[in-house]
Amino acid sequence: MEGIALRVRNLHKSFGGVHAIRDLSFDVAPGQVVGLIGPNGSGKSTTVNSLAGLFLATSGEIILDGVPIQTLPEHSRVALGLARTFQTASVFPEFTVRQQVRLASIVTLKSNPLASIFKLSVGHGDDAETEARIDEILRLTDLYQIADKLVSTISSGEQRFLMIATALAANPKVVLLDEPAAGLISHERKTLSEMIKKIRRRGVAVLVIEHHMALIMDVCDRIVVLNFGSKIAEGTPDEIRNNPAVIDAYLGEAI
Ligand SMILES: Nc1ncnc2c1ncn2[C@@H]1O[C@H](COP(=O)(O)OP(=O)(O)OP(=O)(O)O)[C@@H](O)[C@H]1O
Repeated sequence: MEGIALRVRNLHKSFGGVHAIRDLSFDVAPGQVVGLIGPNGSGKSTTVNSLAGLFLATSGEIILDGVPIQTLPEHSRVALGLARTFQTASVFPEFTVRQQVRLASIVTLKSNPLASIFKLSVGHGDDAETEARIDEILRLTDLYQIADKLVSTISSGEQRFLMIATALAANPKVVLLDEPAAGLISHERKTLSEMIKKIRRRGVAVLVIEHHMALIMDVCDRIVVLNFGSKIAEGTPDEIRNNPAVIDAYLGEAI
């Protein structure tokens, strides 16, 4: 178990008669970036949603830093160190960038996020240590220069980076990035690559779902490939790029 931030064992998720994930196992170590790729409908979102606790897996184990979490609700998984981003940017438009990151960092200090949201105002938690950590996250996510702008006025690319900053504010051991490059233009994708590498250098384990293959090949240490809910390959970017089954199922159309 030592050295594994996230261990997924024999995960299975059915929706009625649809087996969205079948017998999926993989590990992510601290400071490692693992990519999860596959064609549309192959089970990537279902995997992330099962890991994050949006719904419960049908069977299998999810072990976060040694702790089984597969039966826990979403907020308990966040409190234990699992944070995620969503495919669509979800932001508080009336907040500044800094306020949104601050709120996320305060809320995750509490075990019940809903109770925390209603009890805390945005101005709380402004001790020097919290502010220093927020500054660090804003720098890491390339948002420091626009920290005082209203979220409603920043670009869609900046909003996506804010989603990553919000996830990092939870101080996670594992972060799940759900299509972080969607809608980004070329120079923003380059910034995103650098951001993911910086997150890895901080010792966080990263699982990234992405259709943008250049980004995946650039940032990942290992890649897990799904097809029809099953893992068909796992390996380094070079191994995956040259795997005939992966080329046949996915990469033939993706690159
Ligand atoms: N809530 C649901 N109810 C019924 N079936 C579902 C549900 N969510 C997903 N599925 C099915 O599970 C399978 C996997 O879907 P999933 O969205 O996880 O794939 P994906 O790899 O994320 O696809 P995409 O790349 O298009 O986002 C598909 O057959 C999908 O139709």
